Amino acid sequence: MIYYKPIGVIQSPFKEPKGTPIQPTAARDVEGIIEVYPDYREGLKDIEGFSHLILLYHLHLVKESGLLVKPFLGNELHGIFATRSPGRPNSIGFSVVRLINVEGNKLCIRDVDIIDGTPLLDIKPYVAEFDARRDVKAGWFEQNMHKLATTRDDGRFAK
Ligand SMILES: C[S@@+](CC[C@H](N)C(=O)[O-])C[C@H]1O[C@@H](n2cnc3c(N)ncnc32)[C@H](O)[C@@H]1O
Repeated sequence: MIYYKPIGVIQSPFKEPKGTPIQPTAARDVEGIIEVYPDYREGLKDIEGFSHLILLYHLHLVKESGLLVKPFLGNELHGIFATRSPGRPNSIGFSVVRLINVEGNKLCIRDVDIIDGTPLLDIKPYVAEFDARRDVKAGWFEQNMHKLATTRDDGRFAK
């Protein structure tokens, strides 16, 4: 087994999965706070120079849902690893958010699709030269992307 210790906690206006936007790009301007625990504060040095952060977090309110899932954006079953559904063998969430400001151990962020109280596992700076790609294929999402802005978590993966 592998154990991770949270480095902080994410505060957000969303108190439960149901009703939450399903990706940061559908949660434009939704503001949250990352509270980094004091033991990790030194690790924030120079973070204010980045406009976007990659957050890795524990989806603590999901139940595991098997290897085939019907995702929020589709009506058919897909392999869990071909989706971004929260109910996964390892409940790891990934969001690219905007960094607004840093005050001590608190980071103000926007575009939050994360539930209040979510344990934060890691922060990495988003660097376009490393992380952005051209000529991207988006698989089964391509036919369903038009639903992104209006689709919300309906609670199907929640405990
Ligand atoms: C489709 S998942 C994708 C999350 C992330 N952007 C990703 O790609 O891994 C988005 C949903 O996860 C749910 N969620 C966020 N934080 C959660 C948590 N701590 N426990 C359970 N569900 C959570 C929210 O309801 C949100 O609508």
